[in-house]
Amino acid sequence: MLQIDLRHSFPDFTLEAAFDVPAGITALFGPSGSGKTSIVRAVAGLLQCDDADVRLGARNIGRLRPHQRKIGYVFQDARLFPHMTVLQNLRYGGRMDEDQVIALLGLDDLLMRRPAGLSGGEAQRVALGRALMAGPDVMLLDEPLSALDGPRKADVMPYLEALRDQSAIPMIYVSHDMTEVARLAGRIVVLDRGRVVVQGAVEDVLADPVAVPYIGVQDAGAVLTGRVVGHADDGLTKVETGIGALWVPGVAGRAGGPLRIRIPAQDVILSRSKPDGLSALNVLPVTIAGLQEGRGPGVMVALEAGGARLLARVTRRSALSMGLAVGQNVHAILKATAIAPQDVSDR
Ligand SMILES: Nc1ncnc2c1ncn2[C@@H]1O[C@H](COP(=O)(O)OP(=O)(O)OP(=O)(O)O)[C@@H](O)[C@H]1O
Repeated sequence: MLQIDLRHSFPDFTLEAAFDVPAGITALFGPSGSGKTSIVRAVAGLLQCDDADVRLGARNIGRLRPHQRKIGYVFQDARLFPHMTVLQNLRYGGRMDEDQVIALLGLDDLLMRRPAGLSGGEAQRVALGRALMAGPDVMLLDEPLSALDGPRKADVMPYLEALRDQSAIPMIYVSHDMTEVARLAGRIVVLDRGRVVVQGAVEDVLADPVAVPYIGVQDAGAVLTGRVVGHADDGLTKVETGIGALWVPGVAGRAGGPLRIRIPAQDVILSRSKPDGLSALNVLPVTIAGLQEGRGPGVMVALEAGGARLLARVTRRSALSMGLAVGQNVHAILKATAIAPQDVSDR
């Protein structure tokens, strides 16, 4: 467990942030200039804070020099040495678990190549491998996918999921992209103007209407976890989640296996009565657990069933005309085709 407590004043900005990073991925999320990179640099020892308490177990590493901290740092760009092969780049990082790192990141076929011949996604996998070869106690991933286009991101994502699932070290993952956060992170720390405004398990924070103003209405949406029931011949997959059975598009996951699905709040429609003759396949009976008005015309509605939560974004006008209130039973409606493939993960 990494425990972070930082205070630092720049001329026009004050950072004051405390949060814990257990084993697994903790996302740092927040608008531009909220202090994400400053935190990562402080943990790495590249920013000397006015006050830094960075505990790794019983050790306070907050005053150590960067190279004494055993931290792996991966940036937006891979920063590989161009004159070295992939294998030489990896070995520059260290010699820890070479075969394991190569297998984990699928680097076998790339070892004799030079960085100039790699795709952006391959280069980032090598950068991750190089950081891991040093046997770090902590990994800092500062927007490692943000320079990649959609298909390249999708290529690298399974390797990050494998790293998360097979490694027991705490990892801080900076991202602006809620799809990445929902797929990869177990915990999320939301920053605003240098302070932590919300933190907790991803499932809890993303389903909490109070967090929406900080996350942004476009990015708001709950994460559901479930088990694959089976795949239908027409290309749909049935998933049993706490909130009910859902149909999702594509042949996602394996029967009996886990599935994690992000459901953007703006894709969920509400109905007071059970709709009839509707094309949408997913109609879930739920109870309204909370209502949160935004600054604009929208209302965020927290929905609950079977211990799981969903968020729906409706207009204030609809909320008023439907008489929506906490405790009311309604139906949440979700088109199967509204669930984007990148929002579904089988881990
Ligand atoms: N060396 C510095 N000197 C003065 N101000 C700084 C310095 N480094 C960062 N800041 C200020 O601290 C604030 C937070 O910057 P930081 O880069 O940590 O934010 P961020 O959340 O990572 O932003 P982005 O998402 O755009 O990368 C900004 O207002 C920035 O101007």
